[in-house]
Amino acid sequence: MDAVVKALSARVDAHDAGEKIVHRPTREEAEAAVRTLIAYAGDDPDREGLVETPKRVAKAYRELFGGYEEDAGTVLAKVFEDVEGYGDMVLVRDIPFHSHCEHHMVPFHGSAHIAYFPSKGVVGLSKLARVVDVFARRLQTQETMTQQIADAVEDALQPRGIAVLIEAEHMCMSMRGVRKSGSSTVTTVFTGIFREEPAEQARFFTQVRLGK
Ligand SMILES: Nc1nc2c(ncn2[C@@H]2O[C@H](COP(=O)(O)OP(=O)(O)OP(=O)(O)O)[C@@H](O)[C@H]2O)c(=O)[nH]1
Ligand SMILES: [Zn+2]
Repeated sequence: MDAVVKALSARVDAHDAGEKIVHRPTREEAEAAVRTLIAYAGDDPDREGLVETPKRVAKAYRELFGGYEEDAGTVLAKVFEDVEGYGDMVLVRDIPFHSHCEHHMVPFHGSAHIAYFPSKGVVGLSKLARVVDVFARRLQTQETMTQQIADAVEDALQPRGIAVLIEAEHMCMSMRGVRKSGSSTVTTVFTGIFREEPAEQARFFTQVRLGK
């Protein structure tokens, strides 16, 4: 089953479970909404420089929010078991991402660091970076995204421990509102060994910071 079909059938399952299904508007409806926002901002949607903007924005939305079409389980489905018994920490650090906060639909961006202690196998390193994007390319809070990444790794690998650390700057805090540029928010999820053994948690932090 490809990712799109799987994501859609997941939504049908959600519907069966009584959750609300959101109707997706057409491209034309989305473009009309962008025209309205341009006018709301105070500009003329018919001026030359803006005529094609609704079309561009609608297209950009399909990319910026492409995570709704993707399924983390599919991304992490291939597990490599033959790693000669390797069981120490695997850390992929400094995975850059861009997301949008669900409160203001304004970007937040930063880095994710994901570590786990393998039990039954490992996943391709790029897949961990892909999983970050599956969740980043949705309307998010940083806390939710951190937990979702940890849950996806747990489901795929049942490792002996998972650590996810995300550090990000929220544009809704720098460009508007409180207007504090440069502050960053750090969120963490620790499970298993990382939660139970302070020395392993400390080693995770040290390795995340190594070479900086
Ligand atoms: N916990 C959490 N809060 C976030 C995140 N992204 C944005 N926010 C916050 O969401 C809050 C929304 O607060 P509200 O009072 O409902 O909205 P607001 O009047 O626009 O708030 P201000 O940003 O303070 O102007 C703000 O404090 C944001 O900083 C996130 O990922 N996690
Ligand atoms: Zn915000």
